[in-house]
Amino acid sequence: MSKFIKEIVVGVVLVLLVFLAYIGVNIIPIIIGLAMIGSLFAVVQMKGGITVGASQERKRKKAGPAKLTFEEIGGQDNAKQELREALDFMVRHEEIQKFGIRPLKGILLTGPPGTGKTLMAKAAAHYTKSVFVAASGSEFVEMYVGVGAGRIRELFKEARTRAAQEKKENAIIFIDEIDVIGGKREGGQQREYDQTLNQLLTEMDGIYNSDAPRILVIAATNRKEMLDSALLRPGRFDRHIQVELPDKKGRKHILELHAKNKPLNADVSLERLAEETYGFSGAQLESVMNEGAIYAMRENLQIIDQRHLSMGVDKVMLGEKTDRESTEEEKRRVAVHELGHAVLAEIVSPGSVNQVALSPRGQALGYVRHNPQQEQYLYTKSYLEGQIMVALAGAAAEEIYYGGRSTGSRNDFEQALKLVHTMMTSGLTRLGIVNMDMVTKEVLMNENSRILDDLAARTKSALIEHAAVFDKSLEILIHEERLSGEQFRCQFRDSILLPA
Ligand SMILES: Nc1ncnc2c1ncn2[C@@H]1O[C@H](COP(=O)(O)OP(=O)(O)OP(=O)(O)O)[C@@H](O)[C@H]1O
Ligand SMILES: [Zn+2]
Repeated sequence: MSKFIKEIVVGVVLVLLVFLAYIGVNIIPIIIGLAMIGSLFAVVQMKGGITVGASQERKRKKAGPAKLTFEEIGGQDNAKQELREALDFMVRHEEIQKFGIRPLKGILLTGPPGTGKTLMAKAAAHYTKSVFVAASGSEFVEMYVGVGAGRIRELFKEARTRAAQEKKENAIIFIDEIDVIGGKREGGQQREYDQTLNQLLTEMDGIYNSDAPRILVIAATNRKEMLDSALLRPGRFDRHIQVELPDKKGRKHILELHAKNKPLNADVSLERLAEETYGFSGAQLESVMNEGAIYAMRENLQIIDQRHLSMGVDKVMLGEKTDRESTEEEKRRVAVHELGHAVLAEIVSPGSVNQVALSPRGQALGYVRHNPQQEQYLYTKSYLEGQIMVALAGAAAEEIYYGGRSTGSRNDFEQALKLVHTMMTSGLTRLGIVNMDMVTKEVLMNENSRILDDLAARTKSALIEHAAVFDKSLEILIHEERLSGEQFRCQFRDSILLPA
């Protein structure tokens, strides 16, 4: 219940009681009754409190002891470097004071989930010899008014007492998912969290009013644009560090770290595994190693092979294999959809398809695996257009063969829209170099649909042009449930030799 409604209810009840007493009604039994109802509410609230407590407990466990060094974090070289530099402000506090530099109070780590933001905060605590206190914004959800603010006060208190107990000069408070309490204040539900956010700002403003310990707040979010500007002002979270998805070198490093305690076959190549896991986060890479080990154990082996790790990649990418057999009709449709992607991929970048498979796993009933590509940091317009066409090709093939689409293309469309967005923000569309804030939604929407309509049409004609390859591959795929890149390219070569 919101605070406002509570206050109204209490007010109305009080007025009613006074009125009843005034007209001579005995209000004592009513008061006793109300007190009983009140205590019942309190019990229910306590229960809420207990669950919140339990989730805090869980988070704490996840946070674990703060004995983690920067060396135990894979990749992230830039982020680690920037963080260390920022932390030097805490370590070299005497010099900082001499120069009259404002001490650092808050660091904001931003980046996708599972990229190691929590690990960074823990390593920061180790680096600065700080006590480490952690909380997550999600703990503050569903909290009753005032409880969130109290929890913030508690966090700072805990940091101070623990620093005193452990005789440490520094303390780091880590708040994950800060966007939950620090979201933009635009009325509505957000108001509920106001007190929590205000309390955090007050505590941060007062950090240097008391002597010891020096407190640094590290917050993490994957939605920086959602944060209230009050949080980002100088003297608050004014140092921002971007934690990115790891590149190939970073992925290899992370895989190596998580392979340390695992019996890997000597011929396992983590280099190759790093190539296969483009776009994976650190957390996903950890899962790949773990799942690979589970597959090896299931086969009663003593050692983990490359094959197990590849299965781990599939599992993390697509979810667990299900036993549910798909119907013939479903299978055909999925085959058509996936072949659409594969044919287009082979057209826009020959040699890129590694395998097409039908596999009743999780949500995706089939998939196309691509050969590792040279990782690119700069994209050309035609490359992006090609990728959009590959994404659209699943639905396009369904349209050609069935006259309509299924629900299986949602991710594909999201992917296509993301790529169009990249084109727009990079000035690769007809709009030229645009300030996205200055252009009206309508103009953007129009350009968006123009690009997508155009590329969808090109995708369809490319598929129709390669109908012979498509049909032959489709029969093999449905029969074998699998089509290797080599088999697939054979169809392409044949179609050139024997034009239909
Ligand atoms: N760079 C990395 N090096 C080694 N392990 C990593 C790395 N990134 C993530 N991991 C693994 O993933 C797990 C989750 O990472 P962590 O909790 O730090 O991510 P996060 O960015 O805080 O995620 P979230 O935003 O979901 O809280 C870690 O415990 C670790 O096993
Ligand atoms: Zn698809």
